[in-house]
Amino acid sequence: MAAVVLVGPMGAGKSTVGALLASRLGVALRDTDADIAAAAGKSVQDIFVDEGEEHFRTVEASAVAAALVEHEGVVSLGGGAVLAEQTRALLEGHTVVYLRVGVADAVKRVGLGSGRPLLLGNVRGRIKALLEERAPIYESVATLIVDTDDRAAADVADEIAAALSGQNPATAGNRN
Ligand SMILES: Nc1ncnc2c1ncn2[C@@H]1O[C@H](COP(=O)(O)OP(=O)(O)O)[C@@H](O)[C@H]1O
Ligand SMILES: O=C(O)C1=C[C@@H](OP(=O)(O)O)[C@@H](O)[C@H](O)C1
Ligand SMILES: [Mg+2]
Repeated sequence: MAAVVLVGPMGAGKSTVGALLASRLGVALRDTDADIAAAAGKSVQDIFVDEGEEHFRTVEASAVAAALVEHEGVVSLGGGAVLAEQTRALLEGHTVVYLRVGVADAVKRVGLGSGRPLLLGNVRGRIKALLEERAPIYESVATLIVDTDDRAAADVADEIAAALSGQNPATAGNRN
């Protein structure tokens, strides 16, 4: 079972902070977007273009279910994974960290939005709408909320590692 799961919108830093946190905890990172791309033999963006979002969401729900059960380390989800009711149910009982980000920082971090098909055409407008729509969902699955605005990814990873070590010293890592 996953030790910790990172959720939040595009540009929150789930993939980046996930890698840093995994190394602090001495475990591996599993990023479900990477799993999906590896299994399909093409990028997430190409899956959206070739098969459509609905197909991506179906594949994503399976990839998340597998990762949550199989992986003992850090699992970083894609920003829309929590839209699936099955995934929200599976997250119950996990340590779920919501990486919160405001519009300005998210926009800066995703740049032109390349590789993120839902942002194409109007990065700022799409991010603003997605943050508003999804914030209550992220809050509902989170056991810990960490603000990432104006903070380096390493600082965010440190905060999570510290919170986890307070919560469960047996599994919280190997920093010294
Ligand atoms: N706290 C942070 N401060 C500045 N840049 C960040 C931070 N976290 C991530 N980034 C950068 O933002 C971009 C998106 O990060 P990523 O980890 O892919 O986010 P997500 O997986 O949540 O969409 C990357 O270029 C990454 O280096
Ligand atoms: O928010 C979303 O719906 C998506 C987020 C992306 O992952 P990141 O949040 O890691 O960028 C990726 O799964 C896909 O482009 C859809
Ligand atoms: Mg990511």
